[in-house]
This record gives sequence, C-alpha cells and structure tokens, in this order.
Amino acid sequence: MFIEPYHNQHQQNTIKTGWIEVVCGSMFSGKTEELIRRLNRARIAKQKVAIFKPSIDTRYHQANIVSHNASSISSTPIQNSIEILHLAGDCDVVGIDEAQFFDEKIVEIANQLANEGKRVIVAGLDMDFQGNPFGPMPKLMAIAEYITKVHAVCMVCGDVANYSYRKTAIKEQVMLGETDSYEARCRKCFHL
Ligand SMILES: Nc1ncnc2c1ncn2[C@@H]1O[C@H](COP(=O)(O)OP(=O)(O)O)[C@@H](O)[C@H]1O
Ligand SMILES: Cc1cn([C@H]2C[C@H](O)[C@@H](COP(=O)(O)O)O2)c(=O)[nH]c1=O
Ligand SMILES: [Zn+2]
Repeated sequence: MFIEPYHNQHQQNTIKTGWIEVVCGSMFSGKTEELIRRLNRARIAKQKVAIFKPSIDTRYHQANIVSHNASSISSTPIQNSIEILHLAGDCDVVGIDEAQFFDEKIVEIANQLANEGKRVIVAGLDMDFQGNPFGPMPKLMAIAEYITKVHAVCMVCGDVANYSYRKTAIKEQVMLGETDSYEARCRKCFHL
C-alpha cells in the first residue's frame, strides 16, 4: 500500500518538478515513523536524501531522528531553518522532522526547495498541548501539495487520538517530553 502521495518522478520533459508533503498529527501518531518510511523508500529508489531536525530536540539522540518505537535515521541537527538551504545541496529529497519548532522562514524555504525541483517532506505537530496550531505548521499545510494526518490511540478510552495532552502544569508552549509528560487523547478525553 502506498500511503505517501504518488507523484510521477519519471516525467518526459527534463524539468524536474518539486513538491511539498506534510505529515502531521498528535504526539505518538506515527509522524516520525512515516517520515522515516518515506525517506528509506526514496533511498531505495537511489535518490539523494538530506534530513534535518531542530537541534533542541535531543530527546532520544543528538543527531538521529528516532521514533517512539525506536526506528531511526541519521539527520543533521540545525538551529535555524535557513541552514536547510545551505546544506540541502543537490539532493532530490529533503526530510524535516519536528517542524513545529522551526521559525516561520521554513515556509519560504520549503517553497524555494520545491521550486528548485526537490521533494520536501515535513513532519510535525499540528497542534500544541492546548489544541492551538503549532508554529509554522498551519502555513506549511497551506502551501503543501499533499497532507497526511496520522492518528494515535487515546490513552484514556482507546479511540482515535487527535490531541497531545500535557500531564504537567507547565504552560510554556515548548516543553520537550515523552510519555512522562504527554499522552495522546481523543477529543472527548482531551477536554475531560
Ligand atoms: N497512544 C499511542 N498511540 C499510538 N502509538 C503509540 C502510542 N503510544 C506509543 N506509541 C508508539 O509510538 C509509535 C509512533 O511513534 P512516532 O512515529 O515517533 O510518533 P510521532 O512522531 O507522531 O510522535 C507507535 O508505533 C507506537 O509504537
Ligand atoms: C504537544 C507539545 C509537544 N511538545 C514537544 C514534546 C516532544 O518533545 C515534541 C513532540 O514530539 P513527537 O515526535 O511529536 O512525539 O514536542 C511541546 O514542546 N509542546 C507541546 O505543546
Ligand atoms: Zn478518549
């Protein structure tokens, strides 16, 4: 089954067409696993892949992108999204994880890379712990050709989870954490 968009990469003309894919959802919904899956498939297709994550996200590994289920892929940690432009070089595919933590400039950069003919795959949280849109994600979804929303399992009732529930009283939007501080919840249980 192909759950990533099918895009004809073997076009007749010589001008390469780029595009943007967004993989979004709550925590534990499988965004990172899906990103890794797409990037691995691109490598199998012998495409050159460049992978980035925000350097603040050192939860599982300094450099690698690691899913909650321990699948991983090497990446370049960066502080500002502008570094992606400098480091992407002549790659065919750009993968970006935890995009919610990047500055707004990432929107323009994703567009620029896609306009240059690259496939840009962006994964990130669409909502923060309060259910509000997170960072540049809404704009990235607006400019993307393809959006995949993945879902977790509600840790209270087992339904489809759309929200990331924070278990502590900390109110700052950015607070790194795992199952110690967050759980996936459905709409009903998020508002309990
Ligand atoms: N509540 C949950 N619902 C679904 N998967 C969960 C849940 N809690 C832990 N997991 C694990 O998280 C994995 C997905 O991890 P990951 O791809 O890192 O998600 P995300 O990047 O969206 O946070 C699942 O395959 C599963 O093993
Ligand atoms: C909801 C929410 C999450 N975070 C942090 C917590 C984790 O470190 C990451 C999300 O990781 P995942 O791969 O999607 O599981 O983001 C945050 O800082 N603020 C929030 O509101
Ligand atoms: Zn629920």
